[in-house]
Order: sequence, then C-alpha cells, then structure tokens
Amino acid sequence: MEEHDGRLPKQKKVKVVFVLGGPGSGKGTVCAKIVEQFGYSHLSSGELLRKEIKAGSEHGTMIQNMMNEGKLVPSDITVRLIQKAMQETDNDKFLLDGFPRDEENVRTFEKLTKIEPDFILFLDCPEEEMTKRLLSRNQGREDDNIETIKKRFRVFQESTLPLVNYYASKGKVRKVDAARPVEAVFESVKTIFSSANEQGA
Ligand SMILES: Nc1ncnc2c1ncn2[C@@H]1O[C@H](COP(=O)(O)OP(=O)(O)O)[C@@H](O)[C@H]1O
Ligand SMILES: O=c1ccn([C@@H]2O[C@H](COP(=O)(O)OP(=O)(O)O)[C@@H](O)[C@H]2O)c(=O)[nH]1
Ligand SMILES: [Mg+2]
Repeated sequence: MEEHDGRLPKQKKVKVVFVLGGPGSGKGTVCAKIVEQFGYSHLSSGELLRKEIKAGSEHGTMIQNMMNEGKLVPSDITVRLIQKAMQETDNDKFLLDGFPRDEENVRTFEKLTKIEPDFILFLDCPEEEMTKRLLSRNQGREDDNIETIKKRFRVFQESTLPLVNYYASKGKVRKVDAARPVEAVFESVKTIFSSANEQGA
C-alpha cells in the first residue's frame, strides 16, 4: 500500500453547466456574460476544435472536414480537448458551451471525467432567427454558409434535442427564450444562475 501523510489527494470537485442551443442561438454571447458576472470559466468545444485546425494538429484536417459538413467530431477527440482545458484552468466552475451534442458525447464525457452536470442551460431559438444571426456573424467561419447551416440544424434536431429532452425529464434543464435581445436573454440567465448559487449548486 502506498504511504501517505493523511492529507486527501489533490482533487478538484468541479461544477459543470452544459450550455446548449442550436447554432446561432447565442451560446458564446451569453457565456461571455456569465463569466463576467458569476466567475465561471468558459470552454467552447467548437472553439477548442477550431484551435486544433489552426495549430495543424494530428487530427486537424479531419476536424475541418467534419465541421465543414456540419458533422460531429468523434467524442474521444472532443472530450480529451475539454478535459485538458479543464485541467489547465485553475477554476472549479465551468460552462461547457455547445457540448454535449449527442448521446455518445455524454457517455464518453462521463466515462473519462466522471463528472455529471449541475444543470443544462438551454437557449431556445427558432431556426429563422438563428439563420439570420449566423449569416451576419462575420467571424469568417467556413461553416456559416446556408448549406452547412441546414446540415447543422438537422444534427441539432436529430442528435442534440433528444439529449435536451432526456435531461428535461430528469428536471435538469433551465430553458430560456433566446430569440429576444441579448440583454433580455441575460436577465433570464442571471435569475437562473443566482438561484443556482443560493442552492450551492
Ligand atoms: N440575443 C441575441 N440577439 C441578436 N443577436 C444575437 C443574440 N445573441 C447572439 N447574437 C449574435 O448572433 C450571432 C451568433 O451568436 P453566438 O453567441 O456566436 O451563437 P452560438 O455560439 O450559439 O452559435 C453573433 O453574431 C452574436 O453577436
Ligand atoms: O462538441 C462539439 C462542438 C462542435 N463540433 C463541431 O464544430 C461545429 C461548430 O460548433 P460550434 O459550437 O462552434 O458552433 P455554434 O453552435 O456555436 O454555431 C459543429 O457544427 C460540429 O461540426 C463538434 O463536432 N463537437
Ligand atoms: Mg459558439
């Protein structure tokens, strides 16, 4: 048996909120505001994947091809990137923006991190509004074109929404009407995070 001095091993008990919503629903925008007001660290799996492409990493080309088709990158790759980013961040509260996107993402995340989310913030927005936002986002993203947008909506409907419904059945979803102006959306989000704070969640 390993000898130790009685102290617990260095362990972080982390709190995680999954921030879900269709492409262009405003996940990144609202996460930035939650960070300012509630001290979470913001990890966007999409951003982490785009960094891999830029860095020309081992899986960069494959990731780029998947993204341009609006398809989901294999869970192993995404989860490892998230896990690494969490370990490198000196915080115990994380917003996972745009993750998980399907059931396999969840299974892989739970297997590798043993973390269960506190709750799911769900930004509910009609496709028409999301399309308008994506087409005027101007971030130079190759996947913000109408063909790829349609594919991304389909993946969201078929793979991500069932997950949201699953978490809703466990009482874990906090849904917000995301079709309103940013300030109004954030007012609702603030209420949710304030009450989560009070409950020590
Ligand atoms: N509530 C809102 N009303 C109008 N435009 C918004 C709103 N939230 C975000 N946007 C804009 O819509 C685009 C998509 O937002 P973003 O936060 O990148 O969404 P997501 O991360 O969900 O794809 C951005 O140009 C952003 O400035
Ligand atoms: O966990 C993730 C996050 C993103 N993506 C890929 O990256 C793209 C862009 O995701 P992001 O969250 O950045 O887009 P948004 O929803 O914000 O428009 C998606 O369409 C997928 O191809 C993925 O496969 N897994
Ligand atoms: Mg985003």
